[in-house]
Amino acid sequence: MVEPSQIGPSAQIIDGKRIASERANVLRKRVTKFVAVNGAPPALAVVLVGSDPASAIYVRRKGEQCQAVGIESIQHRLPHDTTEASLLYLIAQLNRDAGVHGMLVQLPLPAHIGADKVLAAIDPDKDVDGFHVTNAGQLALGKPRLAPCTPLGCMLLLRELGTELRGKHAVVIGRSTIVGRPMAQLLLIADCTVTIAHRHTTDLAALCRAADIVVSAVGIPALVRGDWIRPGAIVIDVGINRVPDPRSGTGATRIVGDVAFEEAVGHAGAITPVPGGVGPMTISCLLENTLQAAELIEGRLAGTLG
Ligand SMILES: Nc1nc(=O)c2c([nH]1)NC[C@@H]1CN(c3ccc(C(=O)N[C@@H](CCC(=O)O)C(=O)O)cc3)C=[N+]21
Repeated sequence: MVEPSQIGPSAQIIDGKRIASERANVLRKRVTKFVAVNGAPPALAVVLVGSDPASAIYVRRKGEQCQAVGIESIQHRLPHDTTEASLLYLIAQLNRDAGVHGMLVQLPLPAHIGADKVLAAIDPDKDVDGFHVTNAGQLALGKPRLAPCTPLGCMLLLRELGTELRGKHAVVIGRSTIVGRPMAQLLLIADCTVTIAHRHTTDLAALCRAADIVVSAVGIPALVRGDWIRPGAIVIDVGINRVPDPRSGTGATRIVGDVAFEEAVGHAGAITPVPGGVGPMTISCLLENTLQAAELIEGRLAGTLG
């Protein structure tokens, strides 16, 4: 709960890293059970095209987190000049592979590959990113199957606070298909009143000041200022922005969110840090989606065998 005493000078810092590691302990037990029943672990295939350094780091981290809970991680690293056709061929193989329960193609893809076409080729039952039109459609109908990991992670952080979500006004900044839109859908399912803001929104500051919950997912450092935050509001910062680190003086960089944290922490009731907030929860939800996909697939196979 966000207690009144926590409102004001210093918000509760929502420790996504700790929450994700607690969830990893629970997931590990579920994976052990899955292995006992099915004789093999859930398996996640991650496809990386090209050598974008940030993507390479994320993919490595996903592999490590899979290992930590006992999920098998299969990584396909393809050269930057991979054709769309050969990527589609790999996806078709992974769709058919009964040993693969979940798959994702790391975004962004090189410009010569059509991301929409690639995402559409993934078996919706193995689409652990939740980006396939079928899964996006299910979510938009209010009946989510596999939903995108970052918005799921944000919902878990909100639930962790214990605050009643029903009737709260949530302002989501950003309308991307991977965060903003699915975030708004999940908040709606949780009975929030939801406003989606974007680059054409007039007076974003005033809109945010009316919000009980602000979720920012745009990728602009310090877009959301402290005085945009209503006293006691909950702030979820999805932004991951690499900026020069003024403290280093050596050209080193650091990661910041979309929210001017030092300002907002004096207004919010609770706020996520960057790093250590939403990011670790995204991977946690990827693991959860993979286990869920594996349980569904293996459950169905068991069903067909009587
Ligand atoms: N198909 C696809 N699915 C994705 O889920 C996907 C993607 N493509 N492309 C890129 C984004 C980005 N993303 C992150 C995951 C974890 C952290 C994370 O763990 N961040 C840590 C560390 C941040 C750091 O130091 O780099 C934190 O915020 O504490 C960040 C970002 C998944 N993405």
